Amino acid sequence: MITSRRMAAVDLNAEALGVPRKQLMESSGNAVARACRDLADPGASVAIVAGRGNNGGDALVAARFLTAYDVTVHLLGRPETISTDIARENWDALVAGEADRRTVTDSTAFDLGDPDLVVDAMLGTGVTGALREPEATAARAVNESSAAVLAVDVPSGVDADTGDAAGLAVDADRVVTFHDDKPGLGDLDCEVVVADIGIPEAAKLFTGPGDLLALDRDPKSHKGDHGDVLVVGGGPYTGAPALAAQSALRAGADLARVACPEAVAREVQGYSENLIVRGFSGDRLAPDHVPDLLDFAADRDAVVFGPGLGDADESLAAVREFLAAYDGTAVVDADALQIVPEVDTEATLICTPHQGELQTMGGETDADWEARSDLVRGFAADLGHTLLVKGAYDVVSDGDAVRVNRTGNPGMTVGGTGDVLAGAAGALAAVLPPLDAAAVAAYANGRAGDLAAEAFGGGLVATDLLERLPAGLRGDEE
Ligand SMILES: NC(=O)C1=CN([C@@H]2O[C@H](COP(=O)(O)OP(=O)(O)OC[C@H]3O[C@@H](n4cnc5c(N)ncnc54)[C@H](O)[C@@H]3O)[C@@H](O)[C@H]2O)[C@@H](O)CC1
Ligand SMILES: [K+]
Repeated sequence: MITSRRMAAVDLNAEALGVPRKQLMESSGNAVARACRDLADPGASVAIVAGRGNNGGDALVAARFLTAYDVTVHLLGRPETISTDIARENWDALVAGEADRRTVTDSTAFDLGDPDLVVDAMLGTGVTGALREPEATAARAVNESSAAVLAVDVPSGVDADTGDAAGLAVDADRVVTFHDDKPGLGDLDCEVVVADIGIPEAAKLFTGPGDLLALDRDPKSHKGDHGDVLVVGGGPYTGAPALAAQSALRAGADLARVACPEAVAREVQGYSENLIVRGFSGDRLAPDHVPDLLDFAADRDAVVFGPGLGDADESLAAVREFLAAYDGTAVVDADALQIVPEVDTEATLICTPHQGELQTMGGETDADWEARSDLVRGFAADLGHTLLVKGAYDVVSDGDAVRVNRTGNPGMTVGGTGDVLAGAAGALAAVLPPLDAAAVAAYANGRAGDLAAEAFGGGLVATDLLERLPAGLRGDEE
C-alpha cells in the first residue's frame, strides 16, 4: 500500500537512480494496454478518454500499443493545455502517427460513441476537488455507456488515498493501478489490478531527493510553525549541545534552546548568539533538574536529549526520570541512548546510535547492510521507537518500514557530526513523522558532509556541515 505523497517521492528517487518518469509512463501505458487485452478481444472498439495530466499520458502510450484494436482517443481540452512535457510528447507521437483522435474543447459536443471498452484516463492522483468540465460531462457519458470501463491508476474523481470523491466519479469495472495498491481503492466496488512499472526497489529503500518532498514548507506559515526545539545536554562537553542546537536552526527550526549546566552555559552561549541558553544549577545534569526540565520541554515541539551530557550516574538517572515522565517527541543521542531500552515511556523517540551504541543498547549489528537492516527493524519494533543507526549506510526503521541512507563520506568520522545529525533530526521531528524525520535528517546531513568534503576533503569539521545543511535539505544538485 502506498500513499500518493510517498509515490511522488519514490518517483523522484527513481529519476535520480536513472529511471525517468517518461520511462515509467511507458511501462504504465503498456500495462494499461495489457489490461485492455484482458477485457476485450482484438478488433473491439476502445475509447480512450484522456485528461491533460500524466494520467492521460499513460493512456496515450497505451493507444500506441493497442494496434490490434479500433482505438479512438478523446483528449479532454486543447493539446496546448496538456500540463506535462511527457504527456505532451506522447500526444505529439499520436498526432505524428495519425492516430484516430478527437479533442474535446466544448463539453456539449462530447460524443463517446458506442465503444466496447472505455479507458478512463481523465484524472489520477492529481485530482483536486469536484470534476470540472469537460471531465464531468465525459464522466457522465462513461457511466451511462454500456461499455466495460477500465480506469487508469484510480477511477477519475476518486481520491487515491481515501477512496472519497468530491461529487461525481467514474464507476469503473476494473482499475489498473501502478507500482502498489493505493489505500483508497480497497473500498471501491471494482476489481483492482496492480501493475509493476519497473520502479527500482532502491527508489523506495534508499533515501533520495524524493524524500525531501516531505518537507514542502507552507509559504503562509508563521514563526513557530517550524519548530521550537530544545537541546538538553552539555556538562563534560560544551560544543556538542551548541552544534546540535545550531543544526536544528539550519534544518529549519524557528527557535533552538539549550538547557545545560550553569557551569557551562556561558561557554555554550559563546558559540552562537542565535541560541537561547538556559542554565540549570551545578556542573552536570542530575535528577533534581528533571521537574524543571519537564516543564520547559512541555512547551517545545521536540527535544534533543544527550549531546555532551556525559555518562555520570546521576546524569543517567536524570535521563531515566525525564524519559519516564515525558510524553512528547525526542531525539535521543550519545550517552542517553543506553537508558532507552530500560524505560517505559509515552514519548515518541528517535534514537540515533552508531553501531557501538546500538550494541550497548542491546541491539545486534552486522557488517552486511541488508542483514543489518533486518536487525535494526526488529530491534526498533522491540523498542517501540524509531532507530537511526549511523554507518557508511545509515539504517532507519520505525519497526515496520526501513530506509537506508547512502549519502555521507569517511571524512564525517570527525567529532561533532553526530551532534549535527541529532539537531537536524530534532528540527525535522518537530514537523514530520519520526521515520521521515530520521530519513531526511540522515540524507541531508550526509549531503552536507559530501558538500563539505568537496571543499575540505578529509579535513572537514562539524561546523562545515552546519553551513551546508540548508543546501543538503534543498533539492540542489551536489
Ligand atoms: N510514480 C508516479 O507517480 C507515476 C504516475 N503516473 C501517472 O500519473 C498520474 C498523476 O499525474 P498528474 O500528477 O499529472 O495528475 P493527473 O493526471 O491525475 O491530473 C492532473 C491534471 O488534472 C487537472 N485537474 C485536477 N483536478 C481536476 C478536476 N477536479 N477536474 C478537472 N481537471 C482537474 C489538472 O489541472 C491537471 O491538468 C498517476 O495517477 C498515474 O496515472 C504514471 O505515469 C507512472 C508513474
Ligand atoms: K483515471
